[in-house]
Amino acid sequence: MIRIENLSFSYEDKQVLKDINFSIKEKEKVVLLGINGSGKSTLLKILNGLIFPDRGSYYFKDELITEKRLKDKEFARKFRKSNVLLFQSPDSMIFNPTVYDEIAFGLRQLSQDGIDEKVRFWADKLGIYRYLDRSPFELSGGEKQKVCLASILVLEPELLLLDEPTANLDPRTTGWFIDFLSELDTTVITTTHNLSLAPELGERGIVLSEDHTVIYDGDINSFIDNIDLLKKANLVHTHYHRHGKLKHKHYHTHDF
Ligand SMILES: Nc1ncnc2c1ncn2[C@@H]1O[C@H](COP(=O)(O)OP(=O)(O)OP(=O)(O)O)[C@@H](O)[C@H]1O
Repeated sequence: MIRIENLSFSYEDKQVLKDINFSIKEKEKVVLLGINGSGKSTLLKILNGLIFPDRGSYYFKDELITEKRLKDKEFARKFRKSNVLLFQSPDSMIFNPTVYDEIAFGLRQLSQDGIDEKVRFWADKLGIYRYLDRSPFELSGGEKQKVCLASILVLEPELLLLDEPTANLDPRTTGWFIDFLSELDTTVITTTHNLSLAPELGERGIVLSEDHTVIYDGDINSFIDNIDLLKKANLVHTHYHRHGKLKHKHYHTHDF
C-alpha cells in the first residue's frame, strides 16, 4: 500500500527526514517511534499528502504522490477519502459549529451519500452520540479527540495515520482506544514515544533517530527489549536511584 524510497525532507535549511526507505502492506499496523523532533509528524504529513519530499519518492497504492498529482481533482478526492490523518492536537482539527457538522464535514466535501446514517453510526460507535448538537469546542480534550476520530473514520479510509492519538486520553479511554484500534480492519500508522503503549498499537515498529534516519524496522517487542537500540534512539535515560542506603545509577525507560 505504501512505498517510501530514499525520501528526504527539510524545513528551509533544517533537514528533518534523511534517506528514509520502507514499505507497508495493506492491513498492517505500524508504530512510528522516535524522540521529540525526530520527524514523526513530518513523515505522517508527507504520507497524508500535505507536504512533499525534497528528494526521493512516496507511492500510495502504486501511485507516485506529488503536489502536481494531487492537483487532479478526481485523484485528490479518492486520495483524501482513503488516506486520513488524525493530528496531534484535536484543537487544530475542529472548526465546525456542532459535533454533527464536524463529523459530516469530510463526507459533505467529498459529496458522499448516506451522510446522516454514517454520522450517527460513527458517533454512536465512539460514544459521542449525545454530543451531536453540542459545540465541539465545549468538550473535554478526550471527547474532542473522539470527535476528530469520528470525523476521519466516517470516511471509511484505507489508511489511518494517527499522531499521538492517546495523548489526551485517560487510562480507561486509552484502553478503550487500543481495543477499538485492534478491531479496525484498516492499515494504521501510529506515532508515539510511549514505550509501554507501543506494542499495543502494532506489531511492527519503525524507529526514527535523533539524526532523522530510520534506525530500526521490525518486531516492536524485539526493539523494546534491546537496550542498545533504545540507547541509540535516545528512548532511555539514566538517573540515580536510592534503594535503602545504596545509591546507584541505571537505565530507565519512561512513558512520557
Ligand atoms: N512547519 C515547520 N517549520 C519549521 N520547522 C518545523 C516545522 N514543523 C516541524 N518543524 C521542526 O522539524 C523537526 C521535526 O518535527 P516533527 O514535528 O516532525 O517531530 P516529531 O518527531 O513529530 O516530534 P514530537 O514527538 O515532539 O511531536 C523539529 O525540529 C521541528 O521543530
